[in-house]
Amino acid sequence: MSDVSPAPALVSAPASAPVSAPASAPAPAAPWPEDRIPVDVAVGVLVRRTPDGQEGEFLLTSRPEGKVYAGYWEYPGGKLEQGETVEQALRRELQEELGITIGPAHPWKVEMMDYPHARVRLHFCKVFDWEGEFEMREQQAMAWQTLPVQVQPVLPGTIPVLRWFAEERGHTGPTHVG
Ligand SMILES: Nc1nc2c([nH]c(=O)n2[C@H]2C[C@H](O)[C@@H](COP(=O)(O)OP(=O)(O)OP(=O)(O)O)O2)c(=O)[nH]1
Repeated sequence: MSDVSPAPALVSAPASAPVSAPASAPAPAAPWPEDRIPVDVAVGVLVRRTPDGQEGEFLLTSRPEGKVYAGYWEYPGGKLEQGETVEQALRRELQEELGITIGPAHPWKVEMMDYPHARVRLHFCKVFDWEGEFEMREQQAMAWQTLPVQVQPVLPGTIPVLRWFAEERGHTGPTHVG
């Protein structure tokens, strides 16, 4: 029996790499098990401007019943569908979940999170402009917050965002209660 122990994970290869493996060769080992392949998620950080033009409150929503981490507070958004850009996915998700039409999405940070249920690559975008009345179309709750965040519990993937806000705003002390 041949030795089929996996080669070191090949994450990327130069575009010019020769393709010389015979058709019968086993498929190369995936860099991660199937359930660890990152899922891209578009996340909207809606920020209200203060009267003097500074960044003020930001919107958190609770995860609906029936989803993993139901009841945890997060930023609205969801998984990219086939062929979508982050901005397209964000526009669709916020329309579907909140009934609003967003203006430009400003890419802010990208963060990987490993959950027991999935590995996700979170594309956080700040959004300052939107149109429409907020409707909680998935029976979620919404809360405009500032630091320290008062709603709880917050999703693990939300905590780095609060730290980034703290750095930007010179906030010291806890970023959230609980
Ligand atoms: N929407 C959102 N998801 C987040 C945040 N932080 C974080 O770790 N996540 C994770 C939780 C989930 O594993 C994943 C998003 O998946 P989801 O189930 O909410 O996406 P979806 O709305 O497309 O769901 P579905 O259609 O598949 O039910 O990203 C966040 O701030 N917002």
